[in-house]
Amino acid sequence: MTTSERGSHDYDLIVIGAGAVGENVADYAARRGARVAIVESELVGGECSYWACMPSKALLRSGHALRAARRVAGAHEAISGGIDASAVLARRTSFTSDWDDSGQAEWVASAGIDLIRGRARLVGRGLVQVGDRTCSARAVALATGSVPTLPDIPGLADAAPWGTREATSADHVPARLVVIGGGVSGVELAFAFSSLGARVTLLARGGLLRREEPFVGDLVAAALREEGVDVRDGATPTRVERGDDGIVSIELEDGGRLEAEELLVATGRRPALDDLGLEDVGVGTDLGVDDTMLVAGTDWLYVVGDANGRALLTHQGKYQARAAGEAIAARLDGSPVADAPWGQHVATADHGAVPRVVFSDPEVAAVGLTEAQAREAGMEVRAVEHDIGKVAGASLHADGYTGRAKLVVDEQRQVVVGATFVGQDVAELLHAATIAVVGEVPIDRLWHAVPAYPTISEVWLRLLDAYGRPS
Ligand SMILES: Cc1cc2nc3c(=O)[nH]c(=O)nc-3n(C[C@H](O)[C@H](O)[C@H](O)COP(=O)(O)OP(=O)(O)OC[C@H]3O[C@@H](n4cnc5c(N)ncnc54)[C@H](O)[C@@H]3O)c2cc1C
Ligand SMILES: NC(=O)c1ccc[n+]([C@@H]2O[C@H](COP(=O)([O-])OP(=O)(O)OC[C@H]3O[C@@H](n4cnc5c(N)ncnc54)[C@H](O)[C@@H]3O)[C@@H](O)[C@H]2O)c1
Repeated sequence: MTTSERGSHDYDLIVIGAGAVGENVADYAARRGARVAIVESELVGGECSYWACMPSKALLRSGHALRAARRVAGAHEAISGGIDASAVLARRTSFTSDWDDSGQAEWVASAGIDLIRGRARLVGRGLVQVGDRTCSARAVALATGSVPTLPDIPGLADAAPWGTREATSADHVPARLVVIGGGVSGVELAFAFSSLGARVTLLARGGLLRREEPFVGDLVAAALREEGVDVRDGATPTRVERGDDGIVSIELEDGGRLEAEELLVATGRRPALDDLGLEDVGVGTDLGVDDTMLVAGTDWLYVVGDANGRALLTHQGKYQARAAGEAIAARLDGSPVADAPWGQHVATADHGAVPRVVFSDPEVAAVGLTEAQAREAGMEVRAVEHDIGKVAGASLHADGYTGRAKLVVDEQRQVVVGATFVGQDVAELLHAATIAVVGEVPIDRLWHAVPAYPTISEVWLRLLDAYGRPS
């Protein structure tokens, strides 16, 4: 970058939103020599650190550990008490640094990035307004995240329902909790609050975790029910009201009625693109990005992470951020941009190699395409399944281990395009599958990837057996 190019702008890059994704865009561009500012209206670290991944996993972990010990004879007998909910809430709070972002703000400064506090808005090409200050930059990246959607159910908004923020930052465990939404957040938080002692009812309009393989929802629903959660498939709330006594009542389409101290709405999220001035810069909110996260029709505006709606996951957003941060820096200093598939500056994996984990018990770990998605994409596939409980490593891991694994194989290329594991502690199995999918490792080579004995990973051998060895 020449001094004259830099000179007419306050910054090379302004990132709007300092969640995990915005921090990474800023960091990767700054490391390549760009002068970067990042704007944040709430807490540096964003949703994941304070109201999503970290606190929700902290709320879940103690219950998982307790159940894991109960499943092993010898350890089971040593457990004499139940869960200590206040200790779990305190541990959760420590993971959010008590909702104090000074540590993350210090990191921003140490990375040589200017932090601007306030709500940002685009007021022209490369012009960002925060309060009464307007800064200019050669490129702008929006990493503004996503916001929850609220279904249009009469009375719902007035009943002050919990969203995922209120649930993950709760300072007490309600005696009864009704959850609307059978997606990832609904399932995880139903597990968490049930483990903490709440009587939980989960209303799943279209079943649980419907975007995954069909056996996933069945196994998770069975486990939730065993945990004491009342899982209602196909239940649709028609009216909600919170009485003067604070109790929320929920009327259901089938004429039923539920009461609870709290109602959690977890019915999905949409990109946070409102009030950013996108219309004023001629883009609008219905925008598309290429694989470097550059907005179509522009050469200066990028949208990264939840805000672009490609994959609402921290790890995938950070992956996009690494690609985009380096692509922005390369374009600014006139270096070549490696934008061919799987190049340094593109997020190719977004299209068919996204790893996902649901931290329920059993865990759900999946990568790539489900069998149905692969067929919809026009692939000729063959899928194989195996009962994880029959693997020696699993039976040692927990008495009565139940779980299921599935591989989806592209018959033409003889490579794995999707893998799903359901079972206790399967999350750590996922990266092997991700490598197989991203690396397009041929099935005949996978036979040479030997899982250690006796580990749960030996399920790979059984899956390969079920598929048959290509001759
Ligand atoms: C309950 C829950 C649990 C989850 N658990 C996991 C998990 O275990 N693993 C996982 O991978 N993903 C998980 N996710 C998803 C994950 O939280 C998101 O994918 C991730 O936070 C997206 O990061 P981001 O940086 O794109 O957005 P965010 O983290 O939302 O950050 C956006 C930031 O932009 C700021 N901002 C917005 N507009 C402006 C503006 N105009 N001016 C200035 N600042 C602005 C916001 O204040 C915010 O800090 C979970 C989500 C939820 C709801
Ligand atoms: N472990 C993780 O990685 C993790 C955990 C939580 C959330 N997340 C991310 O956050 C995103 C948002 O999570 P989420 O669970 O809110 O969304 P989701 O899209 O995963 O699930 C929303 C659920 O709500 C249901 N629903 C929608 N409208 C409804 C209505 N009117 N009435 C009843 N049910 C309705 C849907 O059928 C779906 O089952 C997810 O896409 C996921 O990527 C990730």
